[in-house]
Amino acid sequence: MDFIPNDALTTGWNTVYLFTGGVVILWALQSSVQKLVSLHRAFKIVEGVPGGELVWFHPFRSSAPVLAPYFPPQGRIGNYYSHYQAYKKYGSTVLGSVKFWGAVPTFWVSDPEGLKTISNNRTVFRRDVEGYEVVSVYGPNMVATEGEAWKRYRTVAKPAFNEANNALVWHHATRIVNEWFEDLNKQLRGGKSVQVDLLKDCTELTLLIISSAAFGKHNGWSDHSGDDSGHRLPFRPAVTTAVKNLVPKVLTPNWLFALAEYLPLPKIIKETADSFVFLRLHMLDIINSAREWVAGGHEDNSLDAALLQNLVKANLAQLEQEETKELLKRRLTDQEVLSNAFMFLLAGHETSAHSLCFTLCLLALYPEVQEKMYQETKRLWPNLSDIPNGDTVGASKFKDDMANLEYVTAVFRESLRIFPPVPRVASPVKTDAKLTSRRFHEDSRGNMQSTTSEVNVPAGSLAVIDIIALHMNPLCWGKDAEEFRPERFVDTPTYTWPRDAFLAFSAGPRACMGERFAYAESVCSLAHIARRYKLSVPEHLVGKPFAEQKRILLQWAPTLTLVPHNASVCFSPRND
Ligand code: HEM
Repeated sequence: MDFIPNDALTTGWNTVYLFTGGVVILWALQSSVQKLVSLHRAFKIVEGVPGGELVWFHPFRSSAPVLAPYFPPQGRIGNYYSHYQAYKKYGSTVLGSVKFWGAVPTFWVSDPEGLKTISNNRTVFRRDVEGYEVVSVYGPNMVATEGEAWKRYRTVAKPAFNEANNALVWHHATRIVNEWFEDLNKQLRGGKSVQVDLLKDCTELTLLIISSAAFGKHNGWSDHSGDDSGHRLPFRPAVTTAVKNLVPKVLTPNWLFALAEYLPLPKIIKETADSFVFLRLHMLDIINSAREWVAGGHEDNSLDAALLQNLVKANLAQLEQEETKELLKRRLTDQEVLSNAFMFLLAGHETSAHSLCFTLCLLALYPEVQEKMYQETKRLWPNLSDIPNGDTVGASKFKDDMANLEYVTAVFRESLRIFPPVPRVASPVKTDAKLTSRRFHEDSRGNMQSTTSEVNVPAGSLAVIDIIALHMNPLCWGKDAEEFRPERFVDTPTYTWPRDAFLAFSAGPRACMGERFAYAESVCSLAHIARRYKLSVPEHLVGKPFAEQKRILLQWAPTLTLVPHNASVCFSPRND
């Protein structure tokens, strides 16, 4: 028997539907109005600054690099591949825009003066810590923190980046690059040339260098004996797979990884879960051996693994030890040691590997540059027997050789200018500030004319350090800024290259800690390659027009850093 008549029930439900619908519509209306008001306010703030476009995504968080090949379109503010195009379109070195999510006024900066202000005032222009969640999978670390924690990490690690350690980096680079050559020579087809997958080999090269120089893990090129340590996934594949899958790691919820064992989930989920589990175990093994080593009192007279030693010493500081009072102020927890070690392993090999890939592709495309490099290295090592290998190189050689490799260094810098591994960095603005900007145009004779002005950047907005655009700024680099021309990095009596317009390693207190490390390993490796081999484009590109070869060989996409996509070249040994 019905206690409530059907009609009454229907009317009741209709009322509920109507009420809910009304609430939803009101909520949507209120949100839209709020959004419009906040966007309007944000556009008011950037009013008067050239640009004024709406940017949909945060320019630095994981969604921006993932969508980069498709969105925003070429020429619009925020497009990764447009280099300087948007600045040219609006005739200004600083552009204003509004980020849709959060309605944040966003200032894009490619002005050397404006960028100097940002780099030198890091209490105003902060680090976008959340943007670095990708490197924080094991916890807080130097790249992804601010304030006291950052200072503590930096103080602990810095002494390991002195010139004596860079000499050690040079030594290990010499050893490992020579071992790589032995392997390449075995693969020579008909004794003539071998096609090299650069992304694979350069990643291996720089990973071995940082593992040796910073962590004391001395694996040889073909020696995988230290790799396994009894874990199912060996060290090198664990590192390379984890690095390759950093973005999926951050975008996938942890509970899904936990189910990877039991459910038929896509391969990438399982692969990612495994690589991070095993990488953690390998890192803990390395840290534990260092703990035993340091606790055994071995650390003082050894440069080897200085970075790891410093991290571990700061972790072992005990309250009762009088002499470690200073150390106590910089004490690191177990998690901080692990997370910083992982960050150094990552920051210390991926960037260098990718920049080596781009440099070697450029050399294959520009034989005249290669020839100049060869001549410079031949002056340093006239005969093949003069070229150092891992046994013969002395630490003292680092400074002398580096000083004599001016052109090789210029080639490396020019490659970093065109393909900066870290193309842009976002910086939240804490207090009101002003940035120098330049408006420019080309006069009737084709000369650049510019005037300086100031842009107000209020607290709560976002400043983008647009490194890839700065590097293409014609006001600093000339009209041929898009050309590959290493000579622009060679000082002459009448020309000094514009230091402020080169930010591949950033600048100021938060500049790259491994800059000299990167120069030592890269210049050393490039000099050895140029002295021993002639590089040419891979077989499938032979005979194609130069522009086509260039387009294919130099293709890239942004993820954590710029990743080369088709980097492979042919190596042919030189006999003189
Ligand atoms: C070609 C190679 C490299 C390039 C282009 C490069 C570039 C950069 C850039 C642009 C930053 C600043 C990021 C930001 O402001 O958000 C940075 C930070 C950093 N880099 Fe590098 N890097 C390279 C190699 C290395 C190496 C070899 C190491 C260590 C062995 C290293 C360790 C670091 C660290 C620890 C930071 C954080 C510094 C801080 O926040 O105080 N980098 N790097």
